[in-house]
Amino acid sequence: MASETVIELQQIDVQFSEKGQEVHAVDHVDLTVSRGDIYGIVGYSGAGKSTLVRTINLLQRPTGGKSLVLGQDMLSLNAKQLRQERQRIGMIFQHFNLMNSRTIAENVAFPLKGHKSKAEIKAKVDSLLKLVGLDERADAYPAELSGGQKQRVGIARALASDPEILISDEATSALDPKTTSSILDLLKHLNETLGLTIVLITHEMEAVKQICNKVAVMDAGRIIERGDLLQIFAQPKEQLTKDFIDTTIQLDAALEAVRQEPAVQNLAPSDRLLRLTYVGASTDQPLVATLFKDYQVTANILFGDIQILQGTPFGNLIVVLSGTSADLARAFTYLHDNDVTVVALDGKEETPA
Ligand SMILES: Nc1ncnc2c1ncn2[C@@H]1O[C@H](COP(=O)(O)OP(=O)(O)OP(=O)(O)O)[C@@H](O)[C@H]1O
Repeated sequence: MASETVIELQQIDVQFSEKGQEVHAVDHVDLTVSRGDIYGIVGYSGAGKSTLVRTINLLQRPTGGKSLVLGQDMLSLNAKQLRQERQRIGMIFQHFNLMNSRTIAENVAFPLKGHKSKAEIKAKVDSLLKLVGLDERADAYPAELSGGQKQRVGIARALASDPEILISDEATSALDPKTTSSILDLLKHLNETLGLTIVLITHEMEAVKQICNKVAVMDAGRIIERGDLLQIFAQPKEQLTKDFIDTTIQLDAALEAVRQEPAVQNLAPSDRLLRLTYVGASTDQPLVATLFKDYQVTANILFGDIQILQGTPFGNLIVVLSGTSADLARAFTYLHDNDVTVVALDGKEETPA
């Protein structure tokens, strides 16, 4: 069944003019998000992520292009229609944006005012606070809550109007890793139970890895690479994408340690120091055993990291492969045929297949 498109940005362009300087914050970006996606947009600060997603609900009007959301051409709406349409698009922020002089329940109730009776509002707020695990704290004030709890309030408030889309703008950036992980789990739970489509902006690939099924990498106002999470992790093409993925593996630190090991310091001329990366099915195959059994190539594993992405293993190994050059060549073909990406770490010119 074809997936339903809920957001379609076409050739979105945003230029700012500040102190006589032109800033091209978003440069002709296309983006398609399907219902049920958790679509991660990752990039360094200033890449244009916030500006881009704010053109979805027109918090930022683009200087060019089209924003089609839930079947509406957002730029064609009048003010009243736009207010209504924005009810279908919730948003959460890095700094929570809560009203400090109001209780948690009052914060969550705020978007409902004027739309429902008092009793309906209370029932809705109770169920939202329960959904985010804060039913015990309805009468507390934001200052009494931890950062993670404040973000849960932000999420409950964003869900008050039963949106179909939630935009998360660096919502976990101010939180410690454990709290970040629990908020991401909550977003995933909402995606699964409510069918909520989520657009998640972050500078942390770790967050994308935890819950997204799609990812786009942004740099200097453009999307430089995009695709299914597994596909991007298995075969990133752009260096920036590779750098972001490596932050989730801490490969640099591993490589530095590995380079001190005797096995690496005393490499035989035909030995190869390599990084092997594989996703999914390849992991099930006893790679190392096959290399030895079928190709007489021994693999000395110096570092191994296997993570689970969307229920699928994603493995990275740093290995020394030893064998005759003919056997190594055949082994490289075998690895290539099994979708194992091989990258030379020994600086040898001859790059394996
Ligand atoms: N209202 C504005 N006026 C002028 N320039 C702006 C405005 N908003 C954003 N910019 C500029 O546009 C560029 C993209 O900013 P944007 O906030 O979208 O990036 P980002 O990837 O979301 O980064 P961050 O995580 O730091 O917000 C930056 O150079 C920024 O300084």
